[in-house]
Amino acid sequence: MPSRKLSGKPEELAAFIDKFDIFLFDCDGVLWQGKALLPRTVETLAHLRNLGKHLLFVTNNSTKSRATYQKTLQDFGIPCDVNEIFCSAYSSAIYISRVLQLPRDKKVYVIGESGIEEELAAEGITYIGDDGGDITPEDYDSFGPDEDVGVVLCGLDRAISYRKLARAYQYLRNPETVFLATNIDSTFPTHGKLFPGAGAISAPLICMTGRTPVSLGKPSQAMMDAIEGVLKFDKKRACMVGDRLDTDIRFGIEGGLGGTLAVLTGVSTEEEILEEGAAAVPDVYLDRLCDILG
Ligand SMILES: O=C(O)[C@H](O)[C@H](O)COP(=O)(O)O
Ligand SMILES: [Mg+2]
Repeated sequence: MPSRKLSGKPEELAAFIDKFDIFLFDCDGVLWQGKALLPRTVETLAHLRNLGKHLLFVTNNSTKSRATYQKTLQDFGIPCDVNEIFCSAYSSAIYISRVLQLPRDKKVYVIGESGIEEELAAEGITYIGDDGGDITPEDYDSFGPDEDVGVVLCGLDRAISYRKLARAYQYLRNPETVFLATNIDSTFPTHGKLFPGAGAISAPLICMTGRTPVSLGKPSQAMMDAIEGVLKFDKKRACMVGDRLDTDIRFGIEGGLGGTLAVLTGVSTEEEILEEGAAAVPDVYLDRLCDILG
């Protein structure tokens, strides 16, 4: 069934909204781009809350923790509870502690930012990183496999370096060391353009090792497991709202949600939504989230 653009008719928009009790919102490219809110985001979310709808924020961006996202949302004028927020740093920490059950004497080598470190710490997981400085002659001698490193976890790292990758590669030469990615989005939408995404950070490690990481962000249902570990909801009365077909919309479809809504303010384009063989086909789409206000 091809996707269709929701019309601006108030009755059609109201009928669409009435089909759901809960909306799962992707963040980058839906609510904001970088530090800039997209038009009427606050008004749109307030409108849905006033209609009694529950809102969840479900982001693949691992640079911030849930707590930091809560402050970000509140600073944007979007009141929320931390238990309404799910990020790939959180789904990764939950996976490592409760699914993988990494022994407490093992540690995680992190390529990424503070969001990952904070969520690992919250789950009591020991981690190490790398300051990202220039690789030194001593490094060439000292870097090597380390049996205490049970996991290499890679996410968006805007200070990536040769040294960080070199260290991760040495750890991953041990086949016992688990290779995880918070998410593998190829690009990151910000400032109206696309920049390297988390997938571009883990790609060199895939190239070097020939290993593919288990990704814990959308479309992986590890993110849905993390959500359902916090709250149960009627999936058939839930709608996923996203800007990326291969993450958000696929996540909603494969998660068995009642509906999917794509918006064109992030990564995916109208052409990609309508083309044969689209990565995933949203039920409906809009130019901007706020167009749901009519
Ligand atoms: O590269 C990334 O990590 C992603 O582009 C980014 O974080 C996506 O975040 P989301 O759209 O899921 O909020
Ligand atoms: Mg997005």
